[in-house]
Amino acid sequence: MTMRRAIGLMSGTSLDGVDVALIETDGETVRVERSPNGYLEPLGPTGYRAYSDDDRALLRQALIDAEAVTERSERPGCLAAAEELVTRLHAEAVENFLSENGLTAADIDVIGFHGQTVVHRPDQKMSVQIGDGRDLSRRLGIKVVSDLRHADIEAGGQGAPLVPVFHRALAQASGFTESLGILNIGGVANATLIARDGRILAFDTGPGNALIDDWMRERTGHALDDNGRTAARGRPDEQLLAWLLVHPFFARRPPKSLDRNWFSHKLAGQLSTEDGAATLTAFTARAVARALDHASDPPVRWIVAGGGARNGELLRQLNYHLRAEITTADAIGWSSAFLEAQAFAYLAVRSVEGLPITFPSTTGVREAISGGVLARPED
Ligand SMILES: Nc1ncnc2c1ncn2[C@@H]1O[C@H](COP(=O)(O)OP(=O)(O)OP(=O)(O)O)[C@@H](O)[C@H]1O
Ligand SMILES: CC(=O)N[C@H]1[C@@H]2OC[C@@H](O2)[C@@H](O)[C@@H]1O[C@H](C)C(=O)O
Repeated sequence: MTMRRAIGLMSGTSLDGVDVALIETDGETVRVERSPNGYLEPLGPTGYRAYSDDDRALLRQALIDAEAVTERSERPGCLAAAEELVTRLHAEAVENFLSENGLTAADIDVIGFHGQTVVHRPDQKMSVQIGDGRDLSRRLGIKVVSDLRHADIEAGGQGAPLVPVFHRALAQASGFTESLGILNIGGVANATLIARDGRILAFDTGPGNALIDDWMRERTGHALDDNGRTAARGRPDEQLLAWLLVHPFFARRPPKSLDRNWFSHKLAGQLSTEDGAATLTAFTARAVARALDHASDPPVRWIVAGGGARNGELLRQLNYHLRAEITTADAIGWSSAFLEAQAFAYLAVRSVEGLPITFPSTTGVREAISGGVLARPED
């Protein structure tokens, strides 16, 4: 199969900005290069377009207004305006990325466009990512694959997580042979478990950084708990933690996925800022540890990616609870920050090639299926 140059675009549940990454892939293998520390990493530049406070405020409102959505094409309240913003900012992000890297539209075969999740209710067969793939394709003059969760949801899957097939490709390219866990800690956290026989099991483990961010914003006005410093000064409320962890989500057998809004930082209610941060950080770590309940071949090594990999206190707790070697993605030459954007580039090429992107063991879909909607500039 032909190697293609693909750009992936991700705007995650943390609402921080648009991640951009270029990779070369034929939809099976990913072109990699050897990093200075000896590991193999995907080849290709990355870029980022941060949201302004006003952008973020509109997106936050969109999450609230989206609660009224009963049919996936509906755009109540500010959703239409938010969708226009998402498309425009992604177009700007790609334009800047191309010019920063001396590339033109003609250099890119396809873009994988995740959009912004505003509704995720797999039980109601609904997952909505705002962002108009056709408009993005016209603006940029590049083919765009969007709506990558819909086919899976329609076929009875969870519609998430989508990145495991990319995790597996990277693990293979990097030559890992032992049982491996790949943990992405974004707003929500998701894990891909790769057994020694190559079988994968993937699911959302629970909250990632979202509750910690919301807590910090409310208590201190800061967007995040930098390196987990506030949490490190507090003491987790064990009683509250025990109560949080009896939520049926954690006992449910995977595959399973979580909506950002299923848990709230308000659960930490009356605690001090430090103890609340410590409790919510411990909640994320112990929810991840529950993943081991479902592992047939428990990972001997975990690779941690996503913004949570920059939270030292969270990593310390994961180290304690997972009882395995914990490495950040950056430490092995993968990109903690851009792994998801790279994954959407990979998924776009798989979609164009008609290759499956979701599997019974990653989303619970009955059989492996492809997905995504292709838009061409001339459409
Ligand atoms: N220095 C840091 N210290 C602590 N936490 C950090 C730091 N840097 C980033 N984070 C956390 O990482 C988050 C961003 O992570 P990331 O970009 O992986 O999320 P996302 O892609 O939006 O989410 P998702 O994977 O759920 O779609 C921030 O909101 C913050 O909570
Ligand atoms: C519905 C939705 O957008 N889910 C996100 C979210 O953020 C992390 C986790 O929850 C994961 O399931 C998913 O994103 C990644 C990219 C995925 O689908 O693999």
